[in-house]
Amino acid sequence: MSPNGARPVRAHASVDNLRTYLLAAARRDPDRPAVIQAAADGGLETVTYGELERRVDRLVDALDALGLDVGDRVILESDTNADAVATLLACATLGLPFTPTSPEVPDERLLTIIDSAEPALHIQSDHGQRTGIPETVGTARFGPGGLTVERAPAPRVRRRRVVTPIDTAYITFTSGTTGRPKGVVMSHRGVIAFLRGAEAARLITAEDRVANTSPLQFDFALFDIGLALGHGATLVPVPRARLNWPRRLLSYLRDAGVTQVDGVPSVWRPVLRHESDLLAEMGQEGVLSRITFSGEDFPLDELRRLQELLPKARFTNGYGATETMAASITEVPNPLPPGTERLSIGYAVAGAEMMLLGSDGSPVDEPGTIGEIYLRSPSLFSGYWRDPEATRAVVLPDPLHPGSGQVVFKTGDLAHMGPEGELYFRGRVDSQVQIRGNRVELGEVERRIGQFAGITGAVAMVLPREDGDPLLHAFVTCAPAGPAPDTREVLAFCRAALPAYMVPHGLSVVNEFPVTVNGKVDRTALAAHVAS
Ligand SMILES: Nc1ncnc2c1ncn2[C@@H]1O[C@H](COS(=O)(=O)NC(=O)C[C@H](N)c2ccccc2)[C@@H](O)[C@H]1O
Repeated sequence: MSPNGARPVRAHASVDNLRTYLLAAARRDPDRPAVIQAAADGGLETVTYGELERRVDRLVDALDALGLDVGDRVILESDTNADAVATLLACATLGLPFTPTSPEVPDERLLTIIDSAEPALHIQSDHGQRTGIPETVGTARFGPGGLTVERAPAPRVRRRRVVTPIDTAYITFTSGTTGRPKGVVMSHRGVIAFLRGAEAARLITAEDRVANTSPLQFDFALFDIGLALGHGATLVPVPRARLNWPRRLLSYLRDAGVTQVDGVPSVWRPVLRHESDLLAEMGQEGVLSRITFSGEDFPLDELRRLQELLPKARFTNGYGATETMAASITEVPNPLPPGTERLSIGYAVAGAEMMLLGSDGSPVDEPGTIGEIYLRSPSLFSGYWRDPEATRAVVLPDPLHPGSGQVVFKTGDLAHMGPEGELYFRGRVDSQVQIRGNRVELGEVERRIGQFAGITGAVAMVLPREDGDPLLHAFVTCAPAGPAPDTREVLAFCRAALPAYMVPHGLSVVNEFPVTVNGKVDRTALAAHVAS
């Protein structure tokens, strides 16, 4: 026990720790709502900051009794809700890195993650369905009643007692472009540095109710939890099932008094397609005051339609990679000025800096010239879990002062600079395609196709071919009413405005774009669509 005999001090209040930062509001005003969520009876329930902290400390006692050491990993499998948040905060209190995952993640992917992370414990909610957790891993469940241990983790020596800011808060496994997922190791200091930087963007106040629509393993969800709780505001987790039922989604947002909705662009597609009137009605009520999106470009025609329905709302474009939690938070004008070709990703959040480097490694200062974004950031990840080689490939000596020991993050994203130095996203380095020796920007092809009457969305891709040039193919979604567009007319429409090498070879109409578990357009699934 610590000198004064109280609970062993794991993370001193003066140092950065996810629990200390996210429960600060419990000190100030424990009766404020921390989470408003769907209740078992179909209604809504509120968990105050005081109640949340009580649940956290009960979980801390139960986890502490298992004898785990600082640094021992915990897989936390759950939808986002108050008990999941309490569990991740309990892990943070004890210095147990949590790997968030969600019930939709397929078994074999979870086993790959377990194989890599070698966790001490897998925790799911009382009603979690996951089975088949390897014997080497302890298993437990959490719920309003606290923690139930099913299989105790293997005993171990506890060498650490104090959790430091550079200890790992979480390891989130990204679906790396190559098959093997990479574990992004984020320290308490890194996460909190980004959340503090985001505070300067003044996205929310303590009165806001922030709807989270991302699954727990996507750090957009962790950002929402951090943003809401860090400001003493209220987190409103949206049940996954409601995301596919636009009317139920909107009624949930309205009943919970949500003022800000955070989500990837695809979250809005079903609403725009089927419930635009109801959304317009809510737009007039003026409660929905901000839409924050991230993850990929928001197709401009969809964004414009959303803005027409929500004329009073502010729109925010959050850009960045899990390896630095994110990089920039940029206000999007509502309405978008006519003729806007691309959304700005602005400037890095307070405390960070984005710069462009040419392929020869020299800084790009010329507005309009494309370069790769390199990021200086205090929220840089600690590295890829047990993968120093992959880490070295993206954490590089500061190109301007290599001898300083400072490092920058190589994002793999391209951008050009506007007149005031603000950046505009221009795609991924590895998604640059060459057709007959010409660089093709897929976004440009998609934008042109999206302007064709009746087409509501377009995704352009290069389909590999054994022999000869890769083929540029476009997938489109169409307005529910009205005839499917004639392929020849669409391609002629492209030919009228694009160089020949940027005109798709073929066009496929799909009902909707397939998305990954994180809600981004799943281009692999689309390509398979054509192969089938
Ligand atoms: N606003 C964008 N426009 C356009 N391309 C984008 C954008 N946000 C990401 N991306 C792309 O997605 C990549 C990062 O993917 S990721 O590691 O899964 N992370 C995310 O998508 C979310 C990100 N960590 C985040 C979390 C919380 C707030 C803001 C951003 C970036 O390198 C970009 O290529």
